[in-house]
Amino acid sequence: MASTLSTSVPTYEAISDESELVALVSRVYRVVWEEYHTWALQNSEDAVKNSTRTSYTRPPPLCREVVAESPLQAPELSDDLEAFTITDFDASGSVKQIFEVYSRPITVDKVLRPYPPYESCTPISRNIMVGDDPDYLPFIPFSDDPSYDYRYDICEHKYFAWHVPNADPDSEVIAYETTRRLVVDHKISYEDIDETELLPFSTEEIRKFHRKRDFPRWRDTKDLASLPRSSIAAAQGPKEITNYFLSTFCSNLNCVTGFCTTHLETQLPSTVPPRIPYSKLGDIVQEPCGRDCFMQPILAENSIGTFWQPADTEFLFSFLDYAPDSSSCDLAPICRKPCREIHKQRAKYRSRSASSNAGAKNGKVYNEHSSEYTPFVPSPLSWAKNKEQPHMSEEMERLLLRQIALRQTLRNEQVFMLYGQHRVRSGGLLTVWSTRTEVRESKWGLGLFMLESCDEGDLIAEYVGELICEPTFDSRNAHTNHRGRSYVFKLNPTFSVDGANAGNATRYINHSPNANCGTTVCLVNGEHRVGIYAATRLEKGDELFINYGPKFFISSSGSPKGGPNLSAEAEGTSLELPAFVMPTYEHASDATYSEGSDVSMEDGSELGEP
Ligand SMILES: C[S@@+](CC[C@H](N)C(=O)[O-])C[C@H]1O[C@@H](n2cnc3c(N)ncnc32)[C@H](O)[C@@H]1O
Repeated sequence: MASTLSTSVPTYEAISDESELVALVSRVYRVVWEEYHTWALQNSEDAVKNSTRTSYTRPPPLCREVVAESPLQAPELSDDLEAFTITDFDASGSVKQIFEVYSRPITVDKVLRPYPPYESCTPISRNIMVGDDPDYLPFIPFSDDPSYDYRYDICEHKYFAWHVPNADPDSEVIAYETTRRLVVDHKISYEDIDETELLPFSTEEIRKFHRKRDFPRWRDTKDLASLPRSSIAAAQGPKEITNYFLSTFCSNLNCVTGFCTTHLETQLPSTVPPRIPYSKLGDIVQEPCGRDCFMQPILAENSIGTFWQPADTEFLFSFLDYAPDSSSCDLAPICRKPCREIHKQRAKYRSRSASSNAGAKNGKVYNEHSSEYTPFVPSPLSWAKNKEQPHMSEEMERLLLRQIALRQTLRNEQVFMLYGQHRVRSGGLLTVWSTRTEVRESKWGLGLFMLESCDEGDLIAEYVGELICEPTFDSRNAHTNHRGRSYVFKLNPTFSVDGANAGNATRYINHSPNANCGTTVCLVNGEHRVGIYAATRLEKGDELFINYGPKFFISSSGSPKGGPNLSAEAEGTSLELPAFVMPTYEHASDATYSEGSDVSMEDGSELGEP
């Protein structure tokens, strides 16, 4: 049995006898189980008791004076008056008074049409990875609409959601408290608890529960130590520790959130070779970070060094594997070492990389004399602003603008990045800036309208939804056809973005062959995202239109059924392919730039004439 040591977790006691360990875990589990259920029973009884009214006092009857003051009292009787009888009861329920109120009938000139039933969707700000819908049917779709034949859905699924045994939320509370007691009070390691296989979850899952949900306050937690955050053993190196955290936090730069549900296959960032030679590291420092900066001359008074443990060196080196071009000034506070020493140590890293090829991508190691190094330009902001710069290569311009964008993103400002003719407006790495719009009725059901003006090429918003695979796209077809509205954007032969169940306001953009917006699929940090751009200047109040592509509406054999206000004549008529695509867009790879750029895009020029 493992006896794991860590600075962040208690010292675990090794229980050599396995049956002793099993007995301990089951004993603690049983005690917690009983304590919790005793509390739960009492808590439920109290809740029922508190919600029962012990005595009932009848509220006072309607105030008679108000009625007496009514201007309609004792009117001049005429034919157009209607009379209502009001009976006033006293507290015991006997009739106190009966009187009449008169009212003139109200004539409504315009009949208000009830708004047709309309399904909303879960608002999301980024795509959700669904892949395929589950094998179970969560509910009967359109159950209040007898014209929908839900047998189709029953055939498409293997069983109903209510056939799946529900996870008991109480068991999470009990498992958490059992683990807490075993680790904190009995000093048992997570690995040992897992080995017994007595708890319904692994300790890794159990540790996540508390971050995912609130537990009922079933005991006084004031003086109780909570579960140690991590079981990473000190014996493991900094690389393992880094990888552990990187696997918990999504490493996709569009995301960087814990327990991400979009990028299901978390990829550890790959190590990269340095681009900046050691001798040129001074280029990236605009001013020395302090007295101990490697840029400062060595003074006798600060020549005493710190002691470097092997773990310190290892930590620095593993950091350099991922970010080899970081400045020594930036690394100093991270490694908690003087900048000058960091700089000296990275010379060792350089020679280690050169000899072992460690950290090199495609077996390439930086060669100080190769042409791969593009000198870094200090203060890129002022440099880029200087339009006179005669020799700014395209690559250089791209790098500079990216640098500016990243800096400004940190300052939370709006940023324009120029990529050839394309202009991408971004309010940050994580959220995409969008123009202000509103959803309201249009000729084709609801539509999206501008609340402010914008220029041609401006990003209006990102089209978001559930990322679904082809079979799910097919199985959702019956719903799409019945609803008469499709919210699917076909990304490539494998994936589509479906905004029917989850999405944002862009799902309301209608079709027109003379579209005033274009769509562009961007490959952003390895993820396809759909940007909607103005194809012409748009004014406040303009409705936005996309050209759904030639396959969306075909021939003239009836109109798409259902949907509000679809009695209006459709541009095309029957719905053959319920997904809209860029007219000439064939494959995702067509829509992306070459490798290396983290934001790439397709030329939006195939859009319909504005
Ligand atoms: C992405 S939704 C657009 C929002 C939709 N109008 C609504 O109310 O939710 C696409 C659906 O809108 C309708 N639609 C959009 N443009 C149309 C057009 N030009 N002619 C007929 N129907 C259109 C079709 O039902 C289509 O499947």
